[in-house]
Amino acid sequence: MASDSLSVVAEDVLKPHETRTGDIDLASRKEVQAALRRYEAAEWLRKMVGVNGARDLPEEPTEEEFRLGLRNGIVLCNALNKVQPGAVPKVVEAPADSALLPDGAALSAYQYFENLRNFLVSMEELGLPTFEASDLEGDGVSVEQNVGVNFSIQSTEMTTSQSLNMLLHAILSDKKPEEVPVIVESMLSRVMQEFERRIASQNDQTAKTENSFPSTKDEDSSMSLNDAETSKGKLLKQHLLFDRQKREIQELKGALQTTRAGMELMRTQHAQEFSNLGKHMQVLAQAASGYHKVLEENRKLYNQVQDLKGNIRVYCRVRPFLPRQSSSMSTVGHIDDGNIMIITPSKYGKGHKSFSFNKVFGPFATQEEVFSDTQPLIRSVLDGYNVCIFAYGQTGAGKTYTMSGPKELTEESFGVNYRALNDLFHISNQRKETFCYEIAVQMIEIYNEQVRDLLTNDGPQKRYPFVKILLLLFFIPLLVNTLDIHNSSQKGLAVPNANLVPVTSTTEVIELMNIGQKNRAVSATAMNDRSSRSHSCLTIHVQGRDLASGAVLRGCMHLVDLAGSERVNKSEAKGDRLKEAQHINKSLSALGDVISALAQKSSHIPYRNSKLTQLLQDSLGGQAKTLMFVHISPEADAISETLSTLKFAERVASVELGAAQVNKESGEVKELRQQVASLKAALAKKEGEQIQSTMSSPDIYRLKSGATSPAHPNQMQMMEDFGNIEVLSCSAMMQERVEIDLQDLLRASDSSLWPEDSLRGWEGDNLHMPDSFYQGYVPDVMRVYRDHHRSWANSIATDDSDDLDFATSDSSEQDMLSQYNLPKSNSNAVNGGSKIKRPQSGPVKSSETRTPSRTQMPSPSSKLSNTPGQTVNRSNRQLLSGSADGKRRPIGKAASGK
Ligand SMILES: Nc1ncnc2c1ncn2[C@@H]1O[C@H](COP(=O)(O)OP(=O)(O)OP(=O)(O)O)[C@@H](O)[C@H]1O
Repeated sequence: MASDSLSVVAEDVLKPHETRTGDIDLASRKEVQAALRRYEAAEWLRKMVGVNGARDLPEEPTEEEFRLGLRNGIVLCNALNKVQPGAVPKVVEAPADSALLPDGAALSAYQYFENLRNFLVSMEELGLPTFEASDLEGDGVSVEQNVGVNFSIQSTEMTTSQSLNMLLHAILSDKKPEEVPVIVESMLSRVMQEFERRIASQNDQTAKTENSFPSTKDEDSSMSLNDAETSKGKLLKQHLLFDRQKREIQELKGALQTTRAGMELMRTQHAQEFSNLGKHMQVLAQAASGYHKVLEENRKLYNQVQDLKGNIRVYCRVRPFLPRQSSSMSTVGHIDDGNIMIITPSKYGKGHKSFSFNKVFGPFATQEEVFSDTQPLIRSVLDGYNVCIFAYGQTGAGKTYTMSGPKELTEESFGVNYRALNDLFHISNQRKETFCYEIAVQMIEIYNEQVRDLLTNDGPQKRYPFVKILLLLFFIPLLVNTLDIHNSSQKGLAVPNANLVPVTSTTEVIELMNIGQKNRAVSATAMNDRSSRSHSCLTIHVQGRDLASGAVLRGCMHLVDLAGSERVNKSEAKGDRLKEAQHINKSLSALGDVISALAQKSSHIPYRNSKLTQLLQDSLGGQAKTLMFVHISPEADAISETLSTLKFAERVASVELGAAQVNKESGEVKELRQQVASLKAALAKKEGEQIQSTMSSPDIYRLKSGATSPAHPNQMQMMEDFGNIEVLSCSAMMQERVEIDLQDLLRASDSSLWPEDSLRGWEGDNLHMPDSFYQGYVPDVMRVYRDHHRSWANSIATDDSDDLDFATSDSSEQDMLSQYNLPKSNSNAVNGGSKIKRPQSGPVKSSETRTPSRTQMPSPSSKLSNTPGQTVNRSNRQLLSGSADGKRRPIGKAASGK
């Protein structure tokens, strides 16, 4: 940098010199130039060091002194000191008389180099752009040459600038020695000018810096260092920040890409899910449309499973020891799900006996646990099946506890009855979108072989003659209703003519059952403080209408709490208690006979031997799903009863029944039936008119050809069911005839003219009127009806049991009949047929199991219209009750509202 400046200066110095030499004589021109430069340099130096040609001041050097001072470097040092006072601390001054000294030349050279060196060092210290001594070497050399002093400065700091050196050499090479000082002077003069300019500009810079940072010099430098560091740090930080941000941007870009890809994936997945959802929706829509089908299927399957389990299921329950017996030893050795092992005394054979049932509940089983296994049956009722649950066992073994609960009822101790109804309401409510259910209950007891309505608190009816008149008044509807037997959904399960109360909630049912329990015959015996002296039966009628198809399902459930068998010597029964016990035992023995016959697949099943077996006929005969709770007491002194009870229960468990039948009537069939009925009713009316005017009683046979039509829709129903137009025709006409002869019948209502036998056979079956009744009091038309009716009734009964005439039944049955005043002659054709088949031609056979006991019971649908307040028809109850003296009364059908 310095060398460049110097070379420029040198060139500038030389330029005018060279131009002039181009025109004129080089020598003279050089001389002129040298003189000029000398003059200019002298001027400048003079200005710098204050040389005045006139020598105004004594200290100002003269021209000669100046020239000398320039030569020995004093001028340069002084010039620098002038710019920066004290910058060159040491200046080697020439002695005043040096010019006179013989070694003046040597001293001048020494001075020159010494001062020049000091000058350069100071320049460097000041931080000014410097040139090195060697830059002026030419001058030195020339001076040396000029003065004859061979002196060179060898210094590491003063290295030769090759270019400047060369330049100087080039400049000075053609110069005469005497010209060199002039050139040097000129050059130095330019150099000094350059110094001056630079120093000035540097001063300006410094001043500016000082102004902007008013601080000390040291502070400035440290600050500038700090600033530099700070800015460097800042720069570094910015760099790092930038790098980081760059990285972050990259990462963000990556994340964005990933998110985009994720979004894309999600969009695809969503699209997929939407399409899947759409498909699912379609499937659901299809499923919804087929909901009814599925429901139907489900019901079928469910009931098939139930059927597979067997229709009579037997559950055994062991009563715990009562508080007063807590120290006793239990006869129950071991219970394992469906097995129970009884520890037996030696007189009963080996040390223990085992029995198997569908389930065995130990003494600590809760009411809820016991009920849980019966729940499926409750559902079946709502599906249109008939169900019977009955409790059997020795007195005091816990039957009432299981069915109703203890005396002090709590929600936990509610028995099967309450829970079953509660479940019924619950399930019907669950199905309310698809089915509309109506539920009604009846509660009766069989006390001393009389049927009593427990919901009315009326005891056995007194026997008054007008009962018979009322009976006759009901005769016509009974006959008509008889024809509806086989259309009935209840098929013998319904309780005869008891008060049927519609219910809509469990609370209502609880109230009713409490009334029923209060009315039930209960007495204290030695075996039980509150021994039930009757068989009680709570019957629940359910009618469900399928809201979509209009089909009607009718189900019915008997919940029977039997009176307990007892050994009269143990129960110490006397008087009324004894009589009750005898009735109880007899009816239970009749039940045992029926079970035995069923278990042996006997052709004859003696249902008619007791009211109880008549009631349970269809529950035991295959029309219903039946569950028996068999109860045993754990006490040792009850071991004999326990063993006989368990044996009986095993027999019951072995009874195989056919599949239960669903009671369903489709809406379409119902509609068609009504249409046919109304058409035929119109026809019958027309024909009836003709017949009335022309017919005499023997002519009735002409009607067998089917020329007439029934007058009542129920007759039409029967016709639909059995296709027997002859019977229908007869019945229509018979009805009219009966009306005509009603006066005669009323005349015959005197009790003396009303033989007991004429009423026999009415219990449980209105179809089978005794011959004496027909012969004595009913006109010919009635006999005709009877004959036809029997023929029809026989033709529809095809059970195996039907094949055997009641007259051939065994002796025990005979005994039973005589005991219950049941004339053998009348018993033919009297019994509920458990299976209904289409009419068949062929020989007439009578059977106990022929007539469905539907005749004893109005259809639930007709009864459901009753309001709870007007639930009892006294006349009807008279019909259902037997007499206190054990003589039989007709059990007709209560007014059904038809
Ligand atoms: N599982 C049981 N847990 C607690 N106590 C019970 C249980 N079973 C029955 N009992 C009690 O035993 C006694 C007799 O029960 P319960 O009256 O139900 O017998 P029962 O078989 O109906 O008798 P009966 O045939 O004489 O009417 C009652 O005090 C009853 O509370």
